[in-house]
Amino acid sequence: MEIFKTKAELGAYLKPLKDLGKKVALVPTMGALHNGHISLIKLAQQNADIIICSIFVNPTQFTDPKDLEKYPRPIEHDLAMLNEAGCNAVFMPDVTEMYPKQESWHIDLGNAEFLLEGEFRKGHYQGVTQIVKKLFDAVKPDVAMFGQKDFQQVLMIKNMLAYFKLPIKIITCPIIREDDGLAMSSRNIHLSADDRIHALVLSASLKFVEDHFNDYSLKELEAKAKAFYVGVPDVELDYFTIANGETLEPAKSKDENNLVALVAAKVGSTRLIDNTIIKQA
Ligand SMILES: Nc1ncnc2c1ncn2[C@@H]1O[C@H](COP(=O)(O)OP(=O)(O)OP(=O)(O)O)[C@@H](O)[C@H]1O
Ligand SMILES: CC(C)(CO)[C@@H](O)C(=O)[O-]
Ligand code: BAL
Repeated sequence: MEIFKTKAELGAYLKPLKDLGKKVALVPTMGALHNGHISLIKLAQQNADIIICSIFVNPTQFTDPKDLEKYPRPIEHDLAMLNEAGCNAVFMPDVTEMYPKQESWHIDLGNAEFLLEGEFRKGHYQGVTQIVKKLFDAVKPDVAMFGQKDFQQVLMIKNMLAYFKLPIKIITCPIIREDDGLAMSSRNIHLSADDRIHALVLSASLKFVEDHFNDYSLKELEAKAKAFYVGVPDVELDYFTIANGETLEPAKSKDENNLVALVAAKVGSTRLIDNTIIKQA
């Protein structure tokens, strides 16, 4: 497995492969890899010839400096996992490689930018699209893999692609969960033993909505899902919503073609997100 720290080295590696007509997939990550990330690599292998995984903890998407500071960075472990998974190359630039000078970034991502995660992490999706555009420019992939766990992120990246008219295919990969239902996430490492148990309320409340979608009205479903959180120690619900999967506005009717239930909650000091697609057109 090749490891590159600069865009120039990465470009030099990719050029002859592209000249040979090889299809390139990019799997962008912030490292601290788990089996959710590896599932993205595996799906990439089914959709391309050469798999590039980027590992970069992007400062511009963090709205809480403490979150950035304590973001896990187990690089040796990450490289071993990627090597084992058969990833072809890792791009792990320093901050100065991606942000050599002070720059501003603001693009129109549509109204959904300001909802849900955008409301709780103001400016987050400007930072995400800023770095993903830089990664796309460096790799110029044919396809890029993103996890459904970050449902809103996938929408924002698709909006960014439309904004710049970039011909990159986005593949959304299903959420990989622990055996007890908790969505895998790099931040799970921060959960204490008690937090780890309390965190199950996220997947349990989503499963309730999935299982009982036909039994209740939208209002009742949301109320019953929110009731799961009452009395769970050290869990603070930011939002639980059944939303339109395109606009992310609260769903108006169960007959809408795209429906997704999304949740974010703080468990101890760790903020987690999860979702389940109820219906997709
Ligand atoms: N459980 C999962 N299943 C599938 N894909 C996932 C999962 N967790 C993360 N991903 C995807 O992996 C990519 C890289 O995500 P990232 O490195 O931020 O990991 P993460 O586990 O989501 O970490 P964080 O704790 O920062 O949310 C994203 O596209 C993300 O949606
Ligand atoms: C897409 C991404 C790698 C951009 O930093 C990040 O937001 C993530 O890991 O989901
Ligand atoms: N997994 C999305 C990246 C973030 O939480 O900043």
